[in-house]
Amino acid sequence: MISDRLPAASAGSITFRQVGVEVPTTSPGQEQRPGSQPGTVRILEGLDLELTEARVCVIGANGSGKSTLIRLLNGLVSGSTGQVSVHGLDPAVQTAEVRAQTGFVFTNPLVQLVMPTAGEDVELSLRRTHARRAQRRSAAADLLTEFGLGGLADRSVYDLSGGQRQRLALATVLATDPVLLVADEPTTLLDLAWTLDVQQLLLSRPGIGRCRQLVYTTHDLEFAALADRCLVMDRGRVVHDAAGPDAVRWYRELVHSRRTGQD
Ligand SMILES: Nc1ncnc2c1ncn2[C@@H]1O[C@H](COP(=O)(O)OP(=O)(O)OP(=O)(O)O)[C@@H](O)[C@H]1O
Repeated sequence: MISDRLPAASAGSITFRQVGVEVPTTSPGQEQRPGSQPGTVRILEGLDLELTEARVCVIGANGSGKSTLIRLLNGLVSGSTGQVSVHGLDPAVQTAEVRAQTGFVFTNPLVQLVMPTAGEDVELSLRRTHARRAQRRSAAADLLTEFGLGGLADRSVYDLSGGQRQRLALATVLATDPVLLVADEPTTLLDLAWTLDVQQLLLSRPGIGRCRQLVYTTHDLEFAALADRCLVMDRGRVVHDAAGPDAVRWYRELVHSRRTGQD
């Protein structure tokens, strides 16, 4: 198993050392932040963190850098400066190893649903843990039922509702039994009942199977408040770092003070 090869000292630890991300400027009017090289825009800077908590949340305004930060965790984005370590591995260099143990749930489920039908998508994810096709089919049916998708195994992913697709995307990622689960706004398309169910399911995940850590972004501040640790992002920086309830309170005050012109 991949987790057996992880260095014990760094198990369950994510570190960012002076990480910054710069991307080429795409339009003449794009905001040039102080310190950016000409022709580039800095979208993350000065990340210096050690994340050992089981449930870590990232909150902040649209465009503050949340998705970019979590994309560093599976090599979808690489730092222009500094170093990222995910459970002892460098995602920019050991990308395949990191992805083999990291489940990434995208905000847009269609980005990750690749098979023609819902059932086939879950079965594809079950290949690592279930060698035989019949086993995969049976496990996929169970998983679909758990996510309220029983009876939809033969349905095209394009003929599912937004919420059904989001639940399917989550089921396919959990089927891989990841060591690290990273989720980018995993409940945005869900109704209230499913939002609560999925929150509970995600938050209980560390400790189940191989999963050691959950890192998620959200605009749902009740969900954020449930995290062991919550980072508040603003303009590419972590501006507050605390337990969930404290971070949420701080963020509400920041937004309120900006709206009333006190900041
Ligand atoms: N490849 C890229 N090229 C240029 N700009 C980018 C690129 N990727 C992200 N950005 C910019 O970086 C900033 C941070 O984007 P990011 O998606 O991380 O924000 P976010 O906090 O997740 O926002 P949201 O809450 O809207 O999802 C935004 O201004 C975005 O336009």
